[in-house]
Amino acid sequence: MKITIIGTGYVGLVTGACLAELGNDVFCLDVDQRKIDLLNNGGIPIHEPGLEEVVARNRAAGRIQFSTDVAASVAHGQLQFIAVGTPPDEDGSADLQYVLAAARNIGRHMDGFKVIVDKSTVPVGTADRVAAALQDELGKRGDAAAGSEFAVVSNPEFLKEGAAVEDFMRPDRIVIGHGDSPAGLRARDLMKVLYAPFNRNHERTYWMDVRSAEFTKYAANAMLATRISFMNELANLADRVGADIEAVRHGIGSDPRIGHSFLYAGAGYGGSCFPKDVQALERTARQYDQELLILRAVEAVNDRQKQVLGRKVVQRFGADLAGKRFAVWGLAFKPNTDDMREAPSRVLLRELIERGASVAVYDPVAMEEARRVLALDLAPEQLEKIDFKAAPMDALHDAEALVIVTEWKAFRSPDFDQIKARLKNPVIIDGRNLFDPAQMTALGVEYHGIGRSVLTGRPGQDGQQEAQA
Ligand SMILES: NC(=O)C1=CN([C@@H]2O[C@H](COP(=O)(O)OP(=O)(O)OC[C@H]3O[C@@H](n4cnc5c(N)ncnc54)[C@H](O)[C@@H]3O)[C@@H](O)[C@H]2O)C=CC1
Ligand SMILES: O=C(O)[C@H]1O[C@H](OP(=O)(O)OP(=O)(O)OC[C@H]2O[C@@H](n3ccc(=O)[nH]c3=O)[C@H](O)[C@@H]2O)[C@H](O)[C@@H](O)[C@@H]1O
Repeated sequence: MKITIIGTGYVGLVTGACLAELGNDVFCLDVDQRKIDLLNNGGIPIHEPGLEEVVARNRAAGRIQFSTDVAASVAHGQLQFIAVGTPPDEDGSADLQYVLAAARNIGRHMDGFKVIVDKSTVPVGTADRVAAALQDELGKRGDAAAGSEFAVVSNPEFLKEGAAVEDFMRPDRIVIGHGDSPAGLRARDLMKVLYAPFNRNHERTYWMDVRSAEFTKYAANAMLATRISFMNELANLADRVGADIEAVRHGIGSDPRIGHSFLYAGAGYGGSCFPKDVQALERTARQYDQELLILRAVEAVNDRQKQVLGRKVVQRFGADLAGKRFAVWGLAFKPNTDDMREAPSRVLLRELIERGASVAVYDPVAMEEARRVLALDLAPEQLEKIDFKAAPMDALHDAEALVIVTEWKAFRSPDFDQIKARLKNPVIIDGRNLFDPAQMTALGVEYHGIGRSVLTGRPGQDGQQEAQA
């Protein structure tokens, strides 16, 4: 099938590359000329395992092209995927300007039946706004194409960064919302053909109305964020009451009604989606005079949890960190990505530096992106306090403690003797519970995890209450 993808970011590029891999003829459009030039020169703008190979293979086979030519992009695909960003507006609602701009471009240039596929995460009701914007542009045209038919379907994306290609190629489910007008049913049939290679009998495709599909995406992210904040809140209590949150996680996860996934306590959730989508759903509810109390708490708990590592540093080393140096491993919001959006590391670094400390940092792939975003977060003299190191062990010299923010695989089995030898004190503050506290104690490491202080003989010493006192 001939497919156009509007917006060649994480979702657009992965969608385009994976659909090309299945034999489709894909046209990827973006407004960012640098991104398109990079892709046309064989580069990849994001770090995503496996993506480079898929893009290269399909470019060589002539199944994927990259361009900023809007008219050509509209002419190319009968299916027009909208995969542009939907960042939070000032009030937390999803900013739809890019989505609606894409819709207007289609209306300006289309000639014949088109299916507009909303893949961006958009609030309930957006498909109607996309249709209205497109219709408005069609209405301004004096040519024969002004009467062209179209349908808008909702096909939200559930991929995770760091596993995006795998998630796209082997989806748990495909959600498609469509209308029941003749154009809507025609669109449904085209989507059926498109997704057949992923599940021949459509056993994993959930067909529904458009609004339910739009809602499903927010409901999924809100549920996952809720699980994380719930576990983080319990982890802080576990520290106080002398229980081990990891044992609790296994204990509850074995109940199939709860399940093991997404129950890891940590340094708070980050990334481009959970924070903005939780906010946007709350905002939608407010527009309908409803308050989503649970989600408000999920957000508040997460904001507080992002400060947990800073609190643990302060508990151990005092509020005044002037002249002290700390090592930080992991900057990206999660492993296998260079994405720094809403990363907990940004909150930690700001706190350490504002308290007078200097920091040596290391991340396997996010260093360049970290330099870029930290230059926006911090004043130039604050940025100077951050030393970007080429290897994890290089960050440890003269540091009071090692703080781990992201659970990269490369951090899971480090040489603890080397860590101890390089650090000023053998202290590890672990925001992702990578290590066994008993083993750390046996190795002579003073270990602070999340919700596990009972195992290091320091129950009650890591909770938020004491830090606030
Ligand atoms: N990043 C992720 O893991 C996931 C993101 N989503 C959703 O997908 C959407 C896209 O997210 P990302 O891919 O992360 O965003 P992104 O910021 O990486 O990419 C968006 C791209 O759209 C381009 N763009 C903006 N306006 C345009 C226009 N009028 N025409 C053509 N291109 C235009 C931008 O230049 C940018 O390259 C968002 O709604 C997000 O919530 C959904 C699932 C996963
Ligand atoms: O809508 C989106 O953009 C995507 O958002 C998330 O994907 P992503 O943000 O890439 O990453 P996750 O693996 O979900 O992790 C998000 C954050 O939660 C944290 N997390 C995750 C799991 C857990 O148990 N505990 C925990 O703290 C991670 O460290 C990370 O900061 C969802 O998992 C995807 O299904 C969804 O498509």
